[in-house]
Amino acid sequence: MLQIKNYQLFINGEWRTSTSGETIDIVNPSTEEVVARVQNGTVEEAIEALKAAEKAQKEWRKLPARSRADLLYKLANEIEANTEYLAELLTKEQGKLLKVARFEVAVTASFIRYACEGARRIEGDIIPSDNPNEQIWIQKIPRGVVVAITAWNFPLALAGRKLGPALVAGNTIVIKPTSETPLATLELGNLANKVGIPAGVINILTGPGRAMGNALVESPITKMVTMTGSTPVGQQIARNAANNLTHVQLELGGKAPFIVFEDADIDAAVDAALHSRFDNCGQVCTCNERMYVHEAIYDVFMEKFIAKTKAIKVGDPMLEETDMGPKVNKNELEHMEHLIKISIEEGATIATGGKRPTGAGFEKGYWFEPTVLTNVTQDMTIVHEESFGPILPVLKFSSFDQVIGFANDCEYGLAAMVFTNNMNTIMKCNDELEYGEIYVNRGHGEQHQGFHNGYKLSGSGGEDGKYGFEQYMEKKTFYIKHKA
Ligand SMILES: NC(=O)C1=CN([C@@H]2O[C@H](COP(=O)(O)OP(=O)(O)OC[C@H]3O[C@@H](n4cnc5c(N)ncnc54)[C@H](OP(=O)(O)O)[C@@H]3O)[C@@H](O)[C@H]2O)C=CC1
Ligand SMILES: O=C(O)[C@@H](O)[C@@H]1OC[C@H](O)[C@H]1O
Repeated sequence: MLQIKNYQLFINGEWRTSTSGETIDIVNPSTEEVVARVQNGTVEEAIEALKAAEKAQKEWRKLPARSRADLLYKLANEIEANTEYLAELLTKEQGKLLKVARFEVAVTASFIRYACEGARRIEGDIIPSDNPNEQIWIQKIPRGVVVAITAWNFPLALAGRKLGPALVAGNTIVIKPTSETPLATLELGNLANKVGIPAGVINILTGPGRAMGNALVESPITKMVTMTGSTPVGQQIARNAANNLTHVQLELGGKAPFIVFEDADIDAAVDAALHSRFDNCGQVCTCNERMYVHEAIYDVFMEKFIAKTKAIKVGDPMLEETDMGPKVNKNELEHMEHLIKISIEEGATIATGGKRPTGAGFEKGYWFEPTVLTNVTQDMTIVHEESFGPILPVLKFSSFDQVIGFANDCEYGLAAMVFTNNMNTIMKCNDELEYGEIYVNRGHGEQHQGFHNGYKLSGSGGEDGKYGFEQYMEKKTFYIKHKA
C-alpha cells in the first residue's frame, strides 16, 4: 500500500500544519496516484515566514561569509548523502527519469558548492576622491530577505540555484516551490536543521502562487524576488513587486532555435538536437523548441533524426532502460494535444509521434510520444509558442540571413544552438542572434560559472556565475574624509 506522507510548512526551523486546514494532493504523473499531501498555506503564514527570515537575517549577516559557506557546504553534503531518497521523490512528483533525478540532486549540491566558493570573493572598491584627504569606499552588502519562487521541471535544482548565492551573500530566504512538485524542496528543511543552519534562515512554504506567491512578492519585508517559471507569471510578479520597487530576478519561458548549417557535423548535430529536445520530456527552458536545417543536408539529416526519435523508449521513469517519462500533469498533456491539433490545421505534417502512446503501461499517466513535425512554415503557431514538451517543428532554410531572420523572429531570447564548422559563420551567429545563451556545436546545458540570462520575454537579471551572485547584494558607498 502506497505510504502517503503529509508534509507541513517549514517556518523558523519548525514544521507547522497550516491554519487553513487545507492540503494539496501531489500526483505521480506516471500513475496518477496521490503520493503525498502538502499544506495549502495562508497569506498570514507567508508573512510569518517573512518575519522569521527578517529576524534571522540580522544575525546571519553578521557571520563571516566563510562561516555561512561552511554551513552550506554541509547542506550540500547532506543533499548528496540523500541522493536516492531525493531522486525517487523527484521522479514520483515530476515524472523525470530516475537517472536524471539523480543528476538533478547532484546539480543541486553543485549549485550550492559553487555559491560557497564565492564567500571570499565578495569584493568592494576603494576609489580615490577628487577631494583632498578623502577616499570613496563601495561595499557589497546583503539585500535582506529573498523570496525564491520555483518551477516544476527541476524543482530541487532551482531551489539550490537560488538559496546558495542568497545565503552565502548574507541574505535569508523564503522558498515557495510550485504546487506541482514541492516534495524534494520541502526535504531541504530537515537537512537544514540537521546541519545546524539557524532557524529562520531557510523557510519553505507551499500554497498556490496566485495567493501565497502574491503575498510574498508584495510584502515590504521582501527585498528581492528570484523566480523561475512562465513569462505571464513573471510579468505579474514584476508588476506586484513594483509597488515596493523590490529587486526582481526572472528566468522565464523560451523558444530556442536549433540551427544546422550545411557544413555541420551531421551525426553530432542529430544527437545534440535529439537530447536538447527530448531530455526531461522536453521540459527544460533551454530545450530545442524549433529546428532549422539547411536544405542541402535536410534529407540526410532528417532520415537519421527521425530514426533516432522513433527509437526513444517512453515508459516508467524508474527503469534504467527508459529514455523518456511522462509530462508533469494532465493540463500539460492536453496542451501537447492542443498544439498538435493547431499545427495540423495550419498545414504541418506529423513525421513521427503526435499522440498519446497506448498499450501496457500507458493505461494511466500523462504520456506523449516524441513528436517531429515537418512541412512547417515560419508563421505557424508551433514556431512561436513554447511547447515545453516533446514536440519539435522542423523547417528548411537556404541562406544565413534567412535563418537568422527566422531565429530572431521570436518574443523570447533565452537560448539558441548552432552547428557549423565555419568560424566566420560562428562569429556572425554570435553577433546577430538575439539570445542570452548560445551553444555552438553542442546541445543545451548551462554551467554554474556561466550566466543564465534571458533577453526579451525570457527574463530579466539573469542568474548563475559571478553576475548572478551580484544580484543578491546591494552596494553601499562611503565618502571618508580625514585630517590632512
Ligand atoms: N528560464 C528558465 O530557467 C526556466 C523557465 N521555465 C518556464 O516555466 C514554465 C513552466 O513552469 P511552471 O511552474 O508551470 O511556471 P508557472 O509560471 O506556472 O509557475 C512558476 C511559479 O510561480 C508561482 N506563481 C504562480 N502565480 C504566481 C503569482 N501571481 N505570484 C507569485 N508566484 C506565482 C507558481 O506557484 P504555483 O505552481 O503554486 O501556482 C510556481 O511556483 C515554462 O514556461 C518554462 O519555460 C521553467 C524552468 C526554467
Ligand atoms: O531551468 C531549467 O530548465 C534549466 O536551467 C535546468 O535547471 C537546472 C538544470 O541545471 C538546468 O538544466
